[in-house]
Amino acid sequence: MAVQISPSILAADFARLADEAAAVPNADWLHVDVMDYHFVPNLTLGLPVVEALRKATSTPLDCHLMIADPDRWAPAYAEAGAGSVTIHAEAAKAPVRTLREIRSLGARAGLALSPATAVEPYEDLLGEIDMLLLMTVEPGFGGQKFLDIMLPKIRRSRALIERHGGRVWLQVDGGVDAETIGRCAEAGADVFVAGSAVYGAADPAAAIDALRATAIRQSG
Ligand SMILES: O=C(CO)[C@H](O)[C@H](O)COP(=O)(O)O
Ligand SMILES: [Co+2]
Repeated sequence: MAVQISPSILAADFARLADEAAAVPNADWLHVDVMDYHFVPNLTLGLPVVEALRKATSTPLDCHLMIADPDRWAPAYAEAGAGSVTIHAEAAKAPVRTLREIRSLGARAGLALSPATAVEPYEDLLGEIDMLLLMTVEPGFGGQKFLDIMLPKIRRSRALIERHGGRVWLQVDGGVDAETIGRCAEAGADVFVAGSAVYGAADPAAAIDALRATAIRQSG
């Protein structure tokens, strides 16, 4: 398992996104939280900003769509140049079709599960995805406290992924910081989203190095 860090620009200065992307040259991805005021009670950014960011940075974009109609909109994010497009299982009406469309457009396809959504019903979809995203807070806002009750789900997801060949990345998102990342890594996560822990730090790049070192130390 290769550890990857995906800083969330939700915690960055939206007026200076190009500079904020440049501040994390050691990031594997830039996590872009798209919220539409319907799937979650918050509104962030959409396609025009993703298109602009794509031109402003060479770091691949990891788009996390917290929107009510991902079947309609997800392909456009792949077309806009996102390296990875993740849809929520709770929102998608035709997830298999949408995941296949994302892949056919050249992006990695991700499936996200909110805290109360069990992973087991999605076992048969593992062959359709490149990444499983487990929310470790309720989706909608940055800066929330990590939900420890998600650790068993991270372990169960890792076991399912290994049973299916170990190809799918396991991402955790929400409240991941210097204190919680080790437990997530030990439980089997390999891609770590961190918003406040990176952009709230005096030196975001140094924060990424420290998170990565802890995750590597704790990985099984
Ligand atoms: O998807 C998200 C919220 O819905 C964000 O990616 C997540 O909350 C990151 O922020 P932080 O690390 O501050 O919790
Ligand atoms: Co996110």
